[in-house]
Amino acid sequence: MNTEVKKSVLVAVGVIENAAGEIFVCRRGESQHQAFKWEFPGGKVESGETVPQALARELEEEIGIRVTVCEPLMRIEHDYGDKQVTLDIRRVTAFTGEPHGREGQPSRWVPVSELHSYDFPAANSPIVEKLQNP
Ligand SMILES: Nc1nc2c([nH]c(=O)n2[C@@H]2O[C@H](COP(=O)(O)OP(=O)(O)OP(=O)(O)O)[C@@H](O)[C@H]2O)c(=O)[nH]1
Ligand SMILES: [Mg+2]
Repeated sequence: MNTEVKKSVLVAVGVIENAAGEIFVCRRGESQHQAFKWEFPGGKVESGETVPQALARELEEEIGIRVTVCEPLMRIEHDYGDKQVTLDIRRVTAFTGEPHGREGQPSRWVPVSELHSYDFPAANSPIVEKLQNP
């Protein structure tokens, strides 16, 4: 029997909205977990950081924006088998700067109604569901 307790990685994830009601998505790189899937930008919460702090740092690093207002949307636990994650998803409704893939990753604004046609990691299904059926 495997009695090992798997350790979950806490991830801060941003659902970034513009005035037109579109959401900003990026494509993950070939060397990353869940390679080539589309994602909402974000990343691992480091020790000593709160989720909003981690989100602000990741969004500045990855897409070059400064978060002004964010609010909790949902929390998702998911076990990929090779990795267990806890996604803490925040809606980012105010920010400065124009989001762009600072690390060379493909990125775009997508209308909420088209999100379901993007290939997201399995953990993201409830996010897309919630955004499309608020
Ligand atoms: N950023 C982000 N990560 C997600 C999403 N959905 C999802 O399952 N994840 C998972 O969350 C985990 C951590 O995210 P990450 O790889 O962006 O972390 P990071 O920016 O710190 O990356 P790094 O490890 O390259 O430094 C990955 O295993 C990734 O597969 C999502 O929508 N956005
Ligand atoms: Mg990341």
